[in-house]
Amino acid sequence: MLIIGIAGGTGCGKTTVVEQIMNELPDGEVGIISQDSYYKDTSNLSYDERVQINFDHPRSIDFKLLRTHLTALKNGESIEQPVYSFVEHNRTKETVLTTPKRVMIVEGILILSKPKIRDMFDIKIFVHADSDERLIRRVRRDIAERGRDINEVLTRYQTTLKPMHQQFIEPMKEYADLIIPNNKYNTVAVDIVRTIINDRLS
Ligand SMILES: Nc1ncnc2c1ncn2[C@@H]1O[C@H](COP(=O)(O)OP(=O)(O)O)[C@@H](O)[C@H]1O
Ligand SMILES: Nc1ccn([C@@H]2O[C@H](COP(=O)(O)O)[C@@H](O)[C@H]2O)c(=O)n1
Repeated sequence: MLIIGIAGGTGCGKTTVVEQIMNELPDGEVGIISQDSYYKDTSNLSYDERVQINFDHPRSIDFKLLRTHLTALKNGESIEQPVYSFVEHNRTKETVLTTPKRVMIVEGILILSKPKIRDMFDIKIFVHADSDERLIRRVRRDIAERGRDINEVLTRYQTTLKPMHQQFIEPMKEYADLIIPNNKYNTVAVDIVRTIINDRLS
């Protein structure tokens, strides 16, 4: 199994890059794990308490479960990937059966921040977009898709997102094998990653 880790700050375009890589790849050969699925279960908290969580700090992620799941997939076992609701700020009761594939892509803001997870990746990619570009995209996406208003997005950006990005995400570039500049859509970089995957699949 080839495991590719794709990190980068919120709004840099990780999900979009993964979707672009998957286009034109044979169906069923590549699996995706999203770090967002592994936000800790916080059902013990009220909605108002969950809103206060710092979702950009590594402690908000259940890395132990993520590691257990990646190990199981590597061993050829299927896993039940949790499903996260950004609207509820919590895991849902559903899970998605995820079967091991010859290539697995793991994407998320903090996936390079834990050495034990990082060391599981054969290829480490960091997607870069400037912070103003990421903020603009985040505002648009969170209002359109995640039930946020402008004030909520900007307050979170100032209080937690920006400082956590500087502390835990940006320094992870050092560990990347490949940095994809993504201020504009980068079809060349996407083609290169797809070629690496196709090479493994052939
Ligand atoms: N290169 C790009 N140029 C302009 N908009 C982009 C680009 N990549 C992604 N987007 C848009 O920005 C938003 C955030 O992208 P997304 O892939 O969800 O980022 P991430 O997964 O890194 O948070 C989405 O609405 C997406 O359509
Ligand atoms: N309930 C939540 C949980 C997380 N976030 C934000 O999501 C960002 C990570 O996801 P990306 O798809 O943008 O990489 C992260 O910056 C969290 O602040 C949230 O808004 N609400």
